[in-house]
Amino acid sequence: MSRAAARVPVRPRVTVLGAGSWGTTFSKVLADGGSDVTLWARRPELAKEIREAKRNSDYLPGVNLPLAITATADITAALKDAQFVFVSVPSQSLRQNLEQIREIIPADIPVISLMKGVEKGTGLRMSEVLESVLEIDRNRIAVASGPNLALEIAKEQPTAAVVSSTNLETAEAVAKIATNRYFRSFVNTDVIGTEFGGVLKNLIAVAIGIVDGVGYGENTKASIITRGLVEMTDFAVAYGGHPETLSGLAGLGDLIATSGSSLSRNNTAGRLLGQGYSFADVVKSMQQTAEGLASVAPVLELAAAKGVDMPICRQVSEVLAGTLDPKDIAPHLTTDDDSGPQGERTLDARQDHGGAALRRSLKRAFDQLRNRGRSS
Ligand SMILES: NC(=O)C1=CN([C@@H]2O[C@H](COP(=O)(O)OP(=O)(O)OC[C@H]3O[C@@H](n4cnc5c(N)ncnc54)[C@H](OP(=O)(O)O)[C@@H]3O)[C@@H](O)[C@H]2O)C=CC1
Ligand SMILES: O=C(CO)COP(=O)(O)O
Repeated sequence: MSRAAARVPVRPRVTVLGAGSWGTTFSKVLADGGSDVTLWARRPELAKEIREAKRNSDYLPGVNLPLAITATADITAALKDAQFVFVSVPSQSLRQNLEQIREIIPADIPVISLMKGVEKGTGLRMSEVLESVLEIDRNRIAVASGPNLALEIAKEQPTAAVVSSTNLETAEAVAKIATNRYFRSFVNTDVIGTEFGGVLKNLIAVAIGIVDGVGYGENTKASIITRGLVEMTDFAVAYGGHPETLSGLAGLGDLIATSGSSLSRNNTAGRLLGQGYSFADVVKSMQQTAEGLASVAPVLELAAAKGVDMPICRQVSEVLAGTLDPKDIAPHLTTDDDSGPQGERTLDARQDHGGAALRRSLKRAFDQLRNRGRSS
């Protein structure tokens, strides 16, 4: 993206697509940071409530929205004059939503994914779907991710996130408008690690929900969270992400928030499964989007393609399929006999350490220090 496009206007005009819990909360973050926000809701009655009552009682009961947010169900009007566009619809509906805006989205402005899923069938990350459907330069695209449970943020409880773009200038411009007194956006250029962190923590949070529902305690959960982080890191690194990103807000930070909170829809879905409800019943009872349920299959396909062992995600998918009794879930106990799709015997499956990726990054850091010592 050009330097001119990365400059942040004094009072930016921002459009947010998707008026669910996160799209609405993020609109508040942006408005409280000094932007004028137009929120697109697909239902006219919800747009009317947000516009006129400054409320979204379906998704954020009791929360007053800032005056700087308006809303419309007319997507063309929503996008008119936008200087930034944030997208927050369920991942599996992104492609179909983008088809209707590809001709009308203003040229040369940053487009930011707030979503945490991968597309079924293609295995694409959300930024990849944005790039391919909108046919825009990836330097215009950013993603935002972190420990961001919507309702806590809507109540202005302080937290942080990462805005990531292959172009640091884009990330910085977006982070600047996505920062206010209770929300701080950091930046990085590791889009792959940042996006996969958000996707994978959902699957680990489903696993934690399952063991919660079964009634297992803190040891089981701590083991799964710790081994889950290894699984997340090895997967992301196999696809080109940086291990450091997975130890940051978009990885460990979000894993802790999502695994520990009853506000999490993924965690809630897992808990219902652990209590014995079927996948179909859980889907029926969920009022909101639990991305992990849809992402588990594409994630396992991507893992198999790179030979990454993901015992936790595998057992989650078995519980979803009804082929594993939730009370038998103990992915951290799997032996190396069932350690991977190809039955690989890796040290990682048997030893407790930070995983292959983390070990490699420590070795790299150590080698750099040693080389520096030699040259001085
Ligand atoms: N909630 C959170 O705490 C966080 C969520 N996220 C991510 O944000 C994304 C959006 O989730 P979230 O806002 O929580 O979800 P919600 O379930 O709260 O809201 C979903 C929104 O998407 C709309 N929607 C549903 N289906 C479609 C469709 N086919 N086309 C267009 N719009 C549709 C809904 O409209 P309607 O009301 O008309 O059904 C609603 O506005 C997810 O990827 C999630 O992982 C990221 C960080 C935090
Ligand atoms: O992504 C989130 C917190 O960072 C929200 O998690 P859930 O989708 O599980 O509610």
